[in-house]
Amino acid sequence: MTSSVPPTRSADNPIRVGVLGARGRMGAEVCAAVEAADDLEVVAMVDSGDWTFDLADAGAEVVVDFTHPDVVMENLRFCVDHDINAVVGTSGFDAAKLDTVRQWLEPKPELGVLVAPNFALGAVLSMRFAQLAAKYYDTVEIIELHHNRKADAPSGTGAHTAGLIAQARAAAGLGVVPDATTSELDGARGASVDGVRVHSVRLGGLVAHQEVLFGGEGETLTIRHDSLDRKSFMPGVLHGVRAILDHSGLVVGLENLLDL
Ligand SMILES: NC(=O)C1=CN([C@@H]2O[C@H](COP(=O)(O)OP(=O)(O)OC[C@H]3O[C@@H](n4cnc5c(N)ncnc54)[C@H](OP(=O)(O)O)[C@@H]3O)[C@@H](O)[C@H]2O)C=CC1
Ligand SMILES: O=C(O)C1=N[C@H](C(=O)O)C[C@H](O)C1
Repeated sequence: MTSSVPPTRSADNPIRVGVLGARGRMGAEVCAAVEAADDLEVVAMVDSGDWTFDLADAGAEVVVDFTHPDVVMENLRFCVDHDINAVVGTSGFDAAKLDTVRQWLEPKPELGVLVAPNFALGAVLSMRFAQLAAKYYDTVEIIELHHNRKADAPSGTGAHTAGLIAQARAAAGLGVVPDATTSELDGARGASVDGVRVHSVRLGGLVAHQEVLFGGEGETLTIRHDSLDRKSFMPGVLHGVRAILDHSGLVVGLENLLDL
């Protein structure tokens, strides 16, 4: 990804980054990517059981959080209380949690928090494409496929995509997605997220994948994205770290920091 944020900092004065979940699959990758960037430096690596006050003591300007849906709100509260900007990849955000973060940020106009369901450029683009296609098709379903160590289902990306499609359908005056099923085994039709069915596959060997399937008269459209390596998320994470310093308040979705 080419950054639309011109580097404002240099190796002499790098952006000081703290990483939460630093020993996890994503956190370890983030530490390596930040260390490899000339204009960024890791000043704190924090994982479960470590003391979070390291972040404030280390003078972190931006915290990157890839932890767990159950702890991310507590981490964000800490960051806001200590005037640290945040770039959050951890999943599990619903409208209520996002509203809470907005409220925390109200008295802190100088602070920015980015919550991004997916940092991979292709995933961001595929969500945009799905948003564009939504009004043209009566029926739509999402299949998200991930590694079997993932804590949550559906994925944050799947839920976010469903929300974007639902908004586009509503704006176009489309009603509920037609479905004639009258008899089903529990779970057979997936979870309904904002009226869109999301099916979650968990399989060893996978990283992160998603298909959005649209169906109309005599045709289907499938929009598929595959993250084959966690490196796919890194350009987006670094872009978010650089860009959030120039933003205030809550930004939901990397697309809002890109020129899409
Ligand atoms: N937005 C995006 O583009 C992406 C988002 N994700 C999301 O990121 C999150 C993490 O994923 P992944 O790296 O695979 O998960 P991992 O389980 O590999 O890593 C999470 C790490 O966070 C640690 N941790 C737990 N609680 C805390 C805490 N309170 N403070 C600091 N560290 C803590 C865990 O420690 P322990 O194991 O000891 O509990 C673990 O080391 C998930 O929600 C996932 O869905 C993942 C990929 C891309
Ligand atoms: O847990 C993961 O791996 C991922 N989580 C995010 C999600 O829940 O959408 C992003 C990506 O799909 C990988």
